[in-house]
Amino acid sequence: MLDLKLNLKTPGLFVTATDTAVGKTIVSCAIAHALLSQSPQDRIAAFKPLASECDLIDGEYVNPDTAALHHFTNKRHPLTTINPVRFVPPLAPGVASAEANEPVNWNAVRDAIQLIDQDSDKIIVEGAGGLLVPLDGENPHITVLDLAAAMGYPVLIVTRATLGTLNHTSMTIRLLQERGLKVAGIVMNHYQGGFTADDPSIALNRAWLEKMNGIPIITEMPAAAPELVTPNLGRIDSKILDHAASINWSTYFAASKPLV
Ligand SMILES: Nc1ncnc2c1ncn2[C@@H]1O[C@H](COP(=O)(O)OP(=O)(O)OP(=O)(O)O)[C@@H](O)[C@H]1O
Ligand SMILES: C[C@H](N)[C@H](N)CCCCCC(=O)O
Ligand SMILES: [Mg+2]
Repeated sequence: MLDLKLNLKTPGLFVTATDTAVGKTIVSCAIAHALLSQSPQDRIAAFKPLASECDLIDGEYVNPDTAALHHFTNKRHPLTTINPVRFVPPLAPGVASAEANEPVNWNAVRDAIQLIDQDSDKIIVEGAGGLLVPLDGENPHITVLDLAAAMGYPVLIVTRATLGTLNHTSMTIRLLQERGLKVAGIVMNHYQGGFTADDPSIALNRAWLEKMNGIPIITEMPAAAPELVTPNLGRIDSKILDHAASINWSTYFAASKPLV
């Protein structure tokens, strides 16, 4: 159980995925970009409560997801507000926290989101990996699912389009529903990690996911060439950004209803 004692007023959307490297950051950045192009006066914010994996840039440890979210929200908040807790190695945050013998500073998480809540119109929250990723080295039972429940926003699931997604996506939906969280919908990401295999399931998975779970597939995100996608440097191929801009994302945001 994770009680952050939050009482947030700004509508938000929590972005999770069926696994790490499925496309949460790309999709979160594309949503921010779309919202800003649809309503330029809106104050769009991003929040990456816990991050692991940092690059050493000019003597500072920078998490690439945080840098990406910073770029695509017009640098409205400093990196340390967007991401209050970070670890250097590419591990689950809880594992990194244990390895570094460094407990997670949940007060810093609460303070940062409360600050963002004060001066934003919409907040996009990116989790870490999938829902059962451990977050705190001192308590291996605290997961991303607990964080999503403590924040209380609807949850958007980024899934792979390939073989294996029926099981992973349905398990993710089941966990959210059992916890009483609202599932906003699914984004199927057609990126296949740089290689393409003959996969007859790709053409069938969307219909099956809908039949199995009754949750809408909001969209299917096209794959772009890897060299055209470096979100931490503020670049995402227009193929992805234009596609995302055709969707009315604001309907998927809702007020926070923490479950703790
Ligand atoms: N549609 C796409 N077209 C091209 N490249 C993509 C696409 N989607 C994702 N990628 C690339 O795949 C990799 C993983 O995507 P991303 O970083 O968004 O995943 P993630 O779910 O946020 O991972 P993490 O759990 O580490 O936060 C990145 O290198 C990203 O640029
Ligand atoms: C390091 C990486 N970029 C992610 N943010 C953390 C992913 C943790 C996944 C752990 C797991 O599911 O085994
Ligand atoms: Mg990410």
